[in-house]
Amino acid sequence: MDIKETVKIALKKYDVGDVFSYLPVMQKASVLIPVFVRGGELHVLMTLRSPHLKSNAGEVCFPGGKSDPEDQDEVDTALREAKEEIGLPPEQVEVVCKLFPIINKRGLLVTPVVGFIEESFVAQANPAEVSEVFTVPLDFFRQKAAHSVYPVPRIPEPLHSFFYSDPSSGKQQHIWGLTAMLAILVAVLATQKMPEFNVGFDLDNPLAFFQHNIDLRISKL
Ligand SMILES: CCCC(=O)SCCNC(=O)CCNC(=O)[C@H](O)C(C)(C)COP(=O)(O)O
Ligand SMILES: Nc1ncnc2c1ncn2[C@@H]1O[C@H](COP(=O)(O)O)[C@@H](OP(=O)(O)O)[C@H]1O
Ligand SMILES: [Mg+2]
Repeated sequence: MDIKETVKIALKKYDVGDVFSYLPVMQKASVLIPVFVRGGELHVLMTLRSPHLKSNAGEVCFPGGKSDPEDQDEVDTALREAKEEIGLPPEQVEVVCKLFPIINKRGLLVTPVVGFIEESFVAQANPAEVSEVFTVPLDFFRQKAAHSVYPVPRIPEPLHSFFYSDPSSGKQQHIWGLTAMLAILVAVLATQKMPEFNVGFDLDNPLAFFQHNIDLRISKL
C-alpha cells in the first residue's frame, strides 16, 4: 500500500466524530492541516499570519478561522477558511479526519481537520491575512533537534516550540503553542511513532490527554 493510503487508515482511527458535542456552547474555529506526499515523505503546509491582524499577528498557524453561521460543520469552516486565506479549492482537499479540539487563549474551541492536498498545489496567499505560506516535512515535528519547551507567563503547561529553517526560502520560522501541538499530534498519529521528546499523550489513547485538557479548561472558564 502507498504511504497516502497507509496514513489515511492510521488517521481515520482517531476521528472524533461527535465525541465533543457535550461541550457547552462556545465560539468555534477550525483549522485545516493540509498534508501531502513529496519524495515519498509526508509534508504539511503552514502559514505565517499577517503582522496587521488583530490577533496572533505574525505567528505561524494553519489555514483557518472562526466559524460562520453558514458553515454546516467544522469541516466546512476549515475548507472555507483555507479557500479564503490561501486559495485552496475545497474540491482539491481529500478530508481524512477531524481530530481533538483545543481551547485557545481567547476561549475559542479550535477543531483541527486533516486533509490531503496535491503536491502540485500552489498557494495564493490572501495578503490581508497571510504573509507567507511554507511547507515542512511532517517528521520534523517528532525530532528533538529543533524542539524546546517554551515557558509562557500565566500558562501552566510549557508550550512546544520549534525553529524551522526553510531551505526553499532561507527563512527561519518559529512554530509554537497551539500550532506546534497540532503539528506534533498529526506527525505522531500519521507515522504511528512517538516523538523524541515528551508530549503527554500516547498512541493508544491520545483522546484522553486532549479531553482532560479541555475539561480542565472548561471548568475554569
Ligand atoms: C499562549 C497559548 C496560545 C498559543 O498557543 S499561541 C501560539 C502561536 N500561535 C498559534 O498557534 C496560532 C493559533 N491561532 C490560530 O490558529 C487562529 O488564530 C485560530 C484560533 C484558528 C482562529 O483563527 P483566526 O484566523 O484568528 O480567526
Ligand atoms: N482584510 C482584513 N484586514 C484586516 N483584518 C482582517 C481582514 N480580514 C479578516 N481579518 C481579521 O483576521 C482575523 C481572522 O479572520 P478569520 O477568522 O476569517 O480567519 C479576524 O480577526 P479576529 O481574529 O481578531 O476576530 C478578522 O477580523
Ligand atoms: Mg484565519
